[in-house]
Amino acid sequence: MTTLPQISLAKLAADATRLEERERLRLACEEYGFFYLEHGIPKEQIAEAIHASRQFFALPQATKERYGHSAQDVYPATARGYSPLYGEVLHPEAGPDPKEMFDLGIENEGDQRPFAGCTRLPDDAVAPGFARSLLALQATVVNAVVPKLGMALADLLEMEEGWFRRHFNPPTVLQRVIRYPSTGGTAGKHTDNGFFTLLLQEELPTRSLQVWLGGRWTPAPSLPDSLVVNLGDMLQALSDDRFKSTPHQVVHPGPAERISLPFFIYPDIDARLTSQQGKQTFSVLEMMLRNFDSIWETGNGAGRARELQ
Ligand SMILES: O=C(O)CCC(=O)C(=O)O
Ligand SMILES: [Fe+2]
Repeated sequence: MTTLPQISLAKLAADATRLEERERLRLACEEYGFFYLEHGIPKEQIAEAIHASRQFFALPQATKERYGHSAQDVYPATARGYSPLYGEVLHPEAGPDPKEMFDLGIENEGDQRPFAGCTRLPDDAVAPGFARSLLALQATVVNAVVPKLGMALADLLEMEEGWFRRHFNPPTVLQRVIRYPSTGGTAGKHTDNGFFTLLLQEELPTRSLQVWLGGRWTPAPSLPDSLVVNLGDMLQALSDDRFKSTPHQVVHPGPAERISLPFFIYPDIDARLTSQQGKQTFSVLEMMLRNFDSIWETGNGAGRARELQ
């Protein structure tokens, strides 16, 4: 069982249920910063992406490292490609986490801006179905989930008409595949830095993802047909701190490995945004670069990790 709120994307989008579901969403954002979202994504599409990811991670280490950060053309290179175990620091005291990862983005060759452009991805001969299934899932998430949820949030914040379309055209997407090994894996306590994160996780009996609520850890296990949404620091800032970007961590005990598929959703990389009451203004690019520097260069962790014990 979980105590996190459950929101329906279909209800958020339908005329008859929109207002009521939006009020439930407001409460979830103000009191939890974490909730389940019934999504309507076909089960097979998720299962295929998880299966292909598992096969990729089972490849020899040397093969995976051909797609590492140093092989990537995107700026910053740490935003794309393969990262081995103990590559990332989410909390400075916890240090590098035992988990391995692969990062993709919106694969648009013509887009040369930071956090954009093409990832060097393994082809089908190396990792059958890996690129195809992950990019198909990304298309579904970006087209069928992000706009409905994003527009509902913009309405709740009483942003001006067209605010979401203007600043998420396109969104900046960091799509990640994570493998927590069967011997145990972690993601240190942190907040996410973006607008919101959509997390698909394998259905396992373990309660590996944990949310820091009311001074204790609340588990956020996988629920059928639902993804976990958590709000990021940018959305907290845009709401003048009414909506919560809530700390969380992963403590995966094994004995099976665990695959999770987070999508970190940010506004357009060129956006400069002002909060609802005009108290906070920030550049999306500057905030993302600061976060990447903290994770990958200085080892100070992700989001507001340094403020967390
Ligand atoms: O793997 C998970 O369940 C969550 C990972 C996470 O919080 C993150 O990568 O920001
Ligand atoms: Fe996170």
